[in-house]
Amino acid sequence: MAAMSQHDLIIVGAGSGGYACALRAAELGLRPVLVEEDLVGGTCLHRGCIPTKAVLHAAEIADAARDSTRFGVHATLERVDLGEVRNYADSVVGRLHKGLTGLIKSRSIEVVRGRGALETGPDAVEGQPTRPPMRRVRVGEQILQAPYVVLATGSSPRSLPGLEIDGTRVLTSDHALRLTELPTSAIVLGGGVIGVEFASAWRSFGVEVTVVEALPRLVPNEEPEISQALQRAFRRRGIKTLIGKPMESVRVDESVTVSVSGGTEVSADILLVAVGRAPDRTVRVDERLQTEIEGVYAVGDLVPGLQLAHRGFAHGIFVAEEIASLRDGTPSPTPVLDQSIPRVTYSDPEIAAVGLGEAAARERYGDIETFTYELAGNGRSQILGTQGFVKVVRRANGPVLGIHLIGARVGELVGEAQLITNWEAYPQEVAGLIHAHPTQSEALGEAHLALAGKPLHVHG
Ligand SMILES: Cc1cc2nc3c(=O)[nH]c(=O)nc-3n(C[C@H](O)[C@H](O)[C@H](O)COP(=O)(O)OP(=O)(O)OC[C@H]3O[C@@H](n4cnc5c(N)ncnc54)[C@H](O)[C@@H]3O)c2cc1C
Ligand SMILES: NC(=O)c1ccc[n+]([C@@H]2O[C@H](COP(=O)([O-])OP(=O)(O)OC[C@H]3O[C@@H](n4cnc5c(N)ncnc54)[C@H](O)[C@@H]3O)[C@@H](O)[C@H]2O)c1
Repeated sequence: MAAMSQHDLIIVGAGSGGYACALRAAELGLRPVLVEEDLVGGTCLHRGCIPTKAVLHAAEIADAARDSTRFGVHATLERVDLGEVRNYADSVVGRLHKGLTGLIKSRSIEVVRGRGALETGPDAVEGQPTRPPMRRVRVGEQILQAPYVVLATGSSPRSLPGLEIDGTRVLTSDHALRLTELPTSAIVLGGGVIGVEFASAWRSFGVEVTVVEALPRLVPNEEPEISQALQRAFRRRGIKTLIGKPMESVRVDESVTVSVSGGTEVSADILLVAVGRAPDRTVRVDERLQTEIEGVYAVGDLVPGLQLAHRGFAHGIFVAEEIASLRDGTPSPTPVLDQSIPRVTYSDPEIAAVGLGEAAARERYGDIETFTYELAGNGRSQILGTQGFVKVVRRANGPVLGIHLIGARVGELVGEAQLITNWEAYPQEVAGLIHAHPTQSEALGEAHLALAGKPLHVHG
């Protein structure tokens, strides 16, 4: 006999989008229930952002040891033990998971363990005098009922036709994070975010890496100059690239051989397939993240667009506030726009961006202006020994529309970059702000000083 349970909203999936929605909903006095078939925290915490960045931090330490003599410090890199790197990453994940579990408990949020399915048949909706009508989610034998449902089931790795992921030689990022021994060589299929982050970490650990990318450049969603700078940096680091070469076939025996268009073949111990992630269903949402079914919302990777944890957080918070406002008549929240969301790729060098790229800005506004400030002129970047630049895109005589960065640690600059673009600051306003010396944030200051017509450390 199915049990009935009454809540204000049922959230299916407790990843970044789902748990953020639950936390905010509870804060607003709603009674959410979270349905999760695995661990709260989802992809980002267990198989994504956190473990990969822990591995990339270990990679940075390996590089620091290897390159130490450049700074007059004679350290030697004896070996990298991937099992121990994994233990370190697991310990970080474990602490954060414990913290999150405690947070969910402290807000008295019920968590139902199991696979949730929204009932969409005719008897799923009970005739109710109020709107929206009650919705039902089945979890095994249990039926949960609430006027609002939030779908937050995320995405999983895509594969390609004819490509069998065996978890041993042909891996997704999930498998790659569970490796305990380093391969001698690896092919990374896909030069997007996951591809370049793994390529970067593995190279730092001494692996021979080849990245195969179908489009004409790495990180094709970034500015073309950023792709070029990354390609140059990868070349210097000994990472091989086959760019503009879609994979044609894969042969697996005692190694993996990938054939790309034009007949080139490359072999390695393992192949990481990083050709994007897809949700397990297609949902269409309006600007307020409501699906075609009244009272049913979707958040996070399930919603077409950027697949980022902080977008999931923002979606989750938005939907909780939206539901509270529909229920209580409180002010409705502002929709989340992908254009306002900062993105960071944690490869070496790092890439960070927010707002419009040059081409998109030109298409939208016609007359635009750009300025690129090289990190060669930035003291802190010179101390770190990094190359790169800050590119600012502004509307002609207007506000800043986008900021794009590459270089060591530039991810930390994206906070200021997003304040500038999201507050639609003018270069002269940013130029009036004093940046501490010597910091990399000065590069942002310098770019805006130049755009405001008063360049400081700029040659020519
Ligand atoms: C290797 C890697 C690195 C990444 N690095 C970053 C990064 O550095 N920064 C960043 O911003 N983003 C990063 N991402 C992306 C980020 O992980 C996702 O954007 C984010 O996790 C999406 O959150 P979500 O809530 O939509 O889905 P998820 O986090 O995938 O959560 C969905 C949850 O739903 C559960 N679920 C699914 N179906 C059901 C069901 N029917 N019933 C019950 N439960 C269900 C799943 O078990 C899962 O826990 C990375 C992703 C990967 C793979
Ligand atoms: N730092 C971060 O924020 C971070 C880190 C990792 C993942 N993520 C998110 O996870 C999502 C998935 O990442 P991803 O790197 O798998 O996807 P992606 O879309 O970023 O990159 C996939 C790449 O694979 C290429 N590709 C597709 N088919 C190919 C083929 N047949 N042969 C060769 N190349 C091919 C594409 O052109 C593309 O460049 C991204 O949307 C990203 O936002 C974010």
